[in-house]
Formats: sequence, structure tokens, C-alpha cells
Amino acid sequence: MDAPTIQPKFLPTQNELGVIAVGFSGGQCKAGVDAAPMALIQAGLINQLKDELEYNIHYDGEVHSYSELMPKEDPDYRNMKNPLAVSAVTQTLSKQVYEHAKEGRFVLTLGGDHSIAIGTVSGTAKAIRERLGREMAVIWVDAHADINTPESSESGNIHGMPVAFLTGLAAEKREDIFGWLKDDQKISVKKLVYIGLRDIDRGEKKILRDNGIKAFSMHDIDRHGIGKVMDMALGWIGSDTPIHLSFDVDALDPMWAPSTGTPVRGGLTLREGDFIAECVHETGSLVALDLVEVNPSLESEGASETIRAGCSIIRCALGDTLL
Ligand SMILES: NC(=[NH2+])NCCC[C@H](N)C(=O)O
Ligand SMILES: [Mn+2]
Ligand SMILES: [Mn+2]
Repeated sequence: MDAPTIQPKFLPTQNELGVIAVGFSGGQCKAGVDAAPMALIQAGLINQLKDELEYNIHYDGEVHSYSELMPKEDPDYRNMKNPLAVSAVTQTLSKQVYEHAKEGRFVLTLGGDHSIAIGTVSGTAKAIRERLGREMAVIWVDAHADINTPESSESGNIHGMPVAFLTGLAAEKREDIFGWLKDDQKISVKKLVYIGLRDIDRGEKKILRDNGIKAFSMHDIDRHGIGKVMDMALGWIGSDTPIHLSFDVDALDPMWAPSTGTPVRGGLTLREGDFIAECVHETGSLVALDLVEVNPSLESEGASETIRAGCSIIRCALGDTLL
């Protein structure tokens, strides 16, 4: 296989890749999502990226569980569950991502539940601002919008809230509960695009509408086809903007990715998921990728399929091609 042929627009080199494995599940209530990074790595992911896609990998060889950061007690706060733990983990992760991104590396983060995006997106956003003086865009591929505020959330699970904190729609003064998130780590609602939505809470619908947030639901994909939807999504972002892709595996239909905490029927096919990743790669604007919410302990028969689907999406986003 040849090395990737797309020239990255916003990275100084073509193939330097920082990898961070985040074994964290505190943004939701089901155990097991913390085992995903190891499962993805054991499926051969890192070797594929190194040998087949010829990336120069910067990986500390660890699955971070951040046990040293876990508070003794972590009572609910403003309806959020595990607020201190999620805040501390994402603050540390934000620095880890920033350290890679400021060197001009592409950053791949293996989750973990989707609350970790508070760390990944904030880390890239800050590094891109400093390095390029630009605001970056986020493409959020998910069955869910994850844009609840603590008050609008019905579950209190922070994995349903990361986008609200990252855009400043939710904020908290307490430094130990996301108060550490500063403006240079946030993104604009104008630079956010969703793909694959199909299970949005009532409060979230209002937030999306009131803020004019660009979203392509499964309905839009049915109507226009995934090709046209990708043209529209990337057209909205424009060709001169660095992109962070945050991919929740539950965007895929449970037929392809059953082992996830909040599966929703009527989702993307495996090929549609890969196609999204391929199209984002082709822009040359991708600077970071998260792959989250694989939970190998749910649906034991479906675990290996879900892991394979996750690996496939990552390879496609990093330049694997069919021919
Ligand atoms: N990252 C996810 N899988 N999020 C699911 C969120 C579900 C629901 N909207 C909530 O707020 O709890
Ligand atoms: Mn989801
Ligand atoms: Mn999500």
C-alpha cells in the first residue's frame, strides 16, 4: 500500500501521528467503554497505521485511566454525574492533545465515552489557534447531539453535554468543574456540523434551532444520499478551515456497531461511516480524530464487529483508500 497521497493543509508534515488511549467511562453509567482503546489496539490498529499507512507514531504505550485524578467523593452538581472526575480527566487530556497538536502532529484519541471530547476538542482548538491563528471546525458524527446543558439533560450523564461546554452554551465558574475551559479552547457554534443525528432530546432540539447549528440527520441522508450530504457539510465549513472529527461509533446502525452504550436503530451503514471519514480525509484539512463509545463488554457477540468498524473508520480518516 502506498503512503497517503493527500497533502495535509494545516500540518507541517504529512505523517506524524500522536495517539492517546483514554480508558475512561465516567461520562455515562455503563462499565466497559474504558476497555475500548485496548481492544482497538489489540485488533492491530496501531500496527496498521504504522505499517500500512506509514505514519510515524507518537504513542506512550499506555491506556490512561487517570486513576490518580479520581476524587474520593464526587456528588452530583447542577444535575451532572461525576462532575469532578470528568472535569479532571478532560482537563488533563486537553493538555495531552495540545502537546501533540502544537508540534503539528495529527492527533488520534481512542475513547472512552464521548465526554472525553471536552478534552480533545479543547486541546486541538487551542493549539490550532496558536499555531495558525485560526478557528477550527468540528464535525460531530453521532446518533446524538451531545449538546445538553446540565439543566436540559434528562440523564445527567456528561457524555450528553460535551458540545454545550465546548461552544460555551454551558459554562460553570468552578475551576474544578469545567471552569478551566477558557475561550481559546472553545469553538464557535457556526463552525460545528453534525452528521447522522436521530435521537435528540427536546431541550437539545431547541438549542440546535435557537443557535442555527448545521445538522444533517438520518432524514437528510435518506433524502440526499451521503455523497451530497458530505458536499454540503464540507461546503458549510469551507476549504480553508482545520477540521476536528469526533466520531461516536453509535452513529453507525446497531447492525454494524451493536456494542455501544446508547445504540439507536436506523443509523449509518458501515460504508456510509467509512465514506464520511474518507471525505474528511480528502479535504486535507483534518487535524484530529476521536473514536468513542465502543463498549466491548456490551453485546459480547457484536463486540468484535464493533471494534472492527471502529478500526475501519480510523483507517479511512487517516487516508486508507479502497484502490
Ligand atoms: N455520547 C453519547 N452516546 N451520548 C448519548 C446521550 C444521550 C442523551 N441525549 C443524554 O443526554 O443522556
Ligand atoms: Mn451517541
Ligand atoms: Mn456522542
